Amino acid sequence: MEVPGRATGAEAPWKQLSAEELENQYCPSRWVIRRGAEETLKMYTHLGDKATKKVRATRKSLLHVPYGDGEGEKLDIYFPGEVAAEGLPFCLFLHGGYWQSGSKDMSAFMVEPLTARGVAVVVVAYDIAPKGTLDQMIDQVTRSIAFVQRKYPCNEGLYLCGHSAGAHLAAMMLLANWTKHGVTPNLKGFHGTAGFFLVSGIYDLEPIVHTTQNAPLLLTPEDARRNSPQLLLEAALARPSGPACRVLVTVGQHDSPEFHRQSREFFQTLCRGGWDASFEEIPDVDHFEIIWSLTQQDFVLTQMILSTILREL
Ligand SMILES: N[C@@H](CC(=O)c1ccccc1NC=O)C(=O)O
Repeated sequence: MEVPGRATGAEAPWKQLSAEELENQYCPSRWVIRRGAEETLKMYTHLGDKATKKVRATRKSLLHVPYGDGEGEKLDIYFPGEVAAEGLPFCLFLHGGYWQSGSKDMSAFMVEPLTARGVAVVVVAYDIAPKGTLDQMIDQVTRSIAFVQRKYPCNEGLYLCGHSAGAHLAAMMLLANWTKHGVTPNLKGFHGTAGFFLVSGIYDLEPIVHTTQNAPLLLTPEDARRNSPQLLLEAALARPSGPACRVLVTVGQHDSPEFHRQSREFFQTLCRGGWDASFEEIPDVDHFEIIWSLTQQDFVLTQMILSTILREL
């Protein structure tokens, strides 16, 4: 199938935007529709806190489990039943916040509906900026996945879900070199049982370098290129790819046009690379509602995630 995309070498569309418009496009809270920007950000924190407190009180969990020696290298594991069983599908969640805000302690959004259907959920912490650099965050996420695979070798598949900056970190895992970690996570779908859920993500970091979001990140254009899954996947197209697993790329209807463009282009590049990718624009939600609605069993994205995981068992 011929997948349309931008011709290689054509100028990236964001380069035609004014500094002010670029800032606007990459500030998700400016695109919310049902409430003000500040109220939305407050509500996001509040709902994340509330969901996390609730599942910590009601679900069997292992909290603050170290996956490395660093102070920030911890993860929380939530189980469907009474015991810390291991023959389960595990969904790892990477929170957003432009690599400079958010934490695992306010990000257990999807835990209740997934554990209710027999899926274990792991919420991963990583060192946000300015403490961590992007390269360190990517290394931490890689090690957290290797850790879960090692701890639960009989898992029924590892699924990776990330939101916004977390979707970027998740997408980088499509390109991870697992051999140096001494373990192959069940992400590659040995049994056809694994996949990626990328929610309102950023896949080309170069535009970020030119916005105020870069102040704590201090990304150079070279850092941005080295850590952009969009560019890395385009470069990998020339090489034979390994076994491809499923990747669901989603964006909220009310995400900014640049977020839409990034998701669509990443999806197209995945298709060209032979990945089993699909693209869904989730109706009637903004950048924040798309993730806090995952607390609801009947939300369309919760249903897509559950049906992907459960259908393949
Ligand atoms: N300062 C940003 C916040 C933001 O981008 C954000 C906040 C929470 C979760 C994800 C976010 N975006 C990407 O990682 C804004 O005002 O939209």
